[in-house]
Amino acid sequence: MGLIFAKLWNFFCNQEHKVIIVGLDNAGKTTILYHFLTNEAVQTSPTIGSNVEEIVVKNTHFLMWDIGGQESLRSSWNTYYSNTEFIILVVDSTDRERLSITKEELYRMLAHEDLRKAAVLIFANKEDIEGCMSAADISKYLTLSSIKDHPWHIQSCCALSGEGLCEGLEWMTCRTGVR
Ligand SMILES: Nc1nc2c(ncn2[C@@H]2O[C@H](COP(=O)(O)OP(=O)(O)OP(=O)(O)O)[C@@H](O)[C@H]2O)c(=O)[nH]1
Ligand SMILES: [Mg+2]
Repeated sequence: MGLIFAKLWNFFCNQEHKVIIVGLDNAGKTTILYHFLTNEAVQTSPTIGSNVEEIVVKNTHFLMWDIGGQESLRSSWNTYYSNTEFIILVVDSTDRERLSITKEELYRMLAHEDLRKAAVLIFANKEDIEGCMSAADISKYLTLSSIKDHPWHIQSCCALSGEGLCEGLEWMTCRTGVR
């Protein structure tokens, strides 16, 4: 009985949900991770390897892996995939030229066996920059509505001001309850 209670307690209260934060270099992944942690915009430099931090939202514990997005690092993203519950895909909304590469990376991830059960949050970042693509434009280009085998949500944000970040986390927190 005690063991069952302990397992239920662990499941509902203390379970850590693994998250990977991916996207092309310069998208704003590290800025987002540290905004979650400190509620401020921090100075970043390109990530070589990864950063990992625990983010707690209303008793929900997320272990977030922010993975470097430079081209030479993308082939090793898959070493982070096992036990991932959430993928946060960060898109630089001003980077029209490389949206096709983001699309390729997204569908490569979704086809990976280890990410079969993962839900996907797409952050359309840098929405503060004039002339950027809207979340709707990005959603259309990435053909998100065709994704039927993974829950997904797109959220526009600005990692510098923090606008939109809480809404994204809120979606993730709600999803932990339906898994
Ligand atoms: N204007 C604006 N700049 C941003 C925003 N988010 C991030 N940046 C800037 O974009 C640059 C890259 O941000 P990073 O967070 O280091 O990008 P990254 O995705 O971690 O890049 P890699 O580690 O190389 O994969 C930095 O100069 C950030 O200050 C945003 O919402 N608006
Ligand atoms: Mg980084």
